[in-house]
Amino acid sequence: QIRQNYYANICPNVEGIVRGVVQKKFGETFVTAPATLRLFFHDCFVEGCDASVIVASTGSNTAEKDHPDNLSLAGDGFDTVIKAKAAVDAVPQCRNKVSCADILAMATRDVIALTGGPSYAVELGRLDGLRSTAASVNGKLPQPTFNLNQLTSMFASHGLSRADMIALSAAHSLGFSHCGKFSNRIYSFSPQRTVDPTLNQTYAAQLQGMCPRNVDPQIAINMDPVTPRTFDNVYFKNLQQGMGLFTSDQVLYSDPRSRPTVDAWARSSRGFQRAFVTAMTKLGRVGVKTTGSQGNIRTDCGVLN
Ligand code: HEM
Ligand SMILES: [Ca+2]
Repeated sequence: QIRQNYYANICPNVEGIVRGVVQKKFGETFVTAPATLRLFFHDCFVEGCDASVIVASTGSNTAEKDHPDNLSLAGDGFDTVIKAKAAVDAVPQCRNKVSCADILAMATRDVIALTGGPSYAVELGRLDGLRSTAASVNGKLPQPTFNLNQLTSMFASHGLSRADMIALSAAHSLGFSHCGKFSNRIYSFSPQRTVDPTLNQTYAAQLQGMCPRNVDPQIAINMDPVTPRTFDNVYFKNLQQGMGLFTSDQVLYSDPRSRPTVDAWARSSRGFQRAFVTAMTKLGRVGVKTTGSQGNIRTDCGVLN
């Protein structure tokens, strides 16, 4: 079981050290924020929050990060963890005492605060996982085409409620998506209609402008067209306007079972923030390893000990 202030006697200033690194990196590049937040999510949903996603492939093992669903994880998230680990390990008392999984959890908390989201006390005491395979990612991450039942059941498999899932989806208030992730909604929705009818038609035309057919697959656009650099409840206001980028975003408003929650959080930023902190805390507990046989503290976050 993980808890707040876990490192109080082991490495008392660990949270300050991590925050310093994250702040500096965020000052250099904004992508630090969405990249780190998404990395944490993809870590926790595969083998639990154990930094398995950070491990690099070797000659004999294709790691999680090289699974197709992880190839679009931005490098700045990995870099944030590697740099924070180096800063922590530069303090003799802390050297090899703080797990990569905990560093990622702290850095995630910090990027949320830096972009205007709520700050919260983060639970710590995770160990780093002992394996990382691309095969273990199969079927574990949500797809942008998912409907409400698919989303709800995947999050439920990790003990997260539908409300938690809706709150966490607001992470799409920050960051970028490649055009291919939603092109079906603007060009080939169904044999009868090219454009998804739940999509705001003005927004659909803008998306077609930014993502023409046969666009360079490298092109990425803001997921929140209104406040792309602020972690806020505008995500839910956008859904009310038909401006959710993925099917999995817009369905939260289209489906009558989740719409009341979207409406409530579009109205109340405080209500959303409270729910988000609850959900992030639950996400951070998913599949955690805390006893020696389950994991260890990696000396290099990208390499299994
Ligand atoms: C609910 C189901 C979810 C689906 C289907 C989904 C899917 C996606 C997809 C397809 C992208 C675009 C990737 C790209 O083209 O580069 C993306 C980006 C992102 N996702 Fe999610 N996601 C979900 C939930 C979450 C959650 C729970 C979080 C975090 C708590 C999250 C955080 C992010 C962030 C921050 C980005 C932007 C990354 C960047 O700019 O580098 N997502 N997501
Ligand atoms: Ca993991």
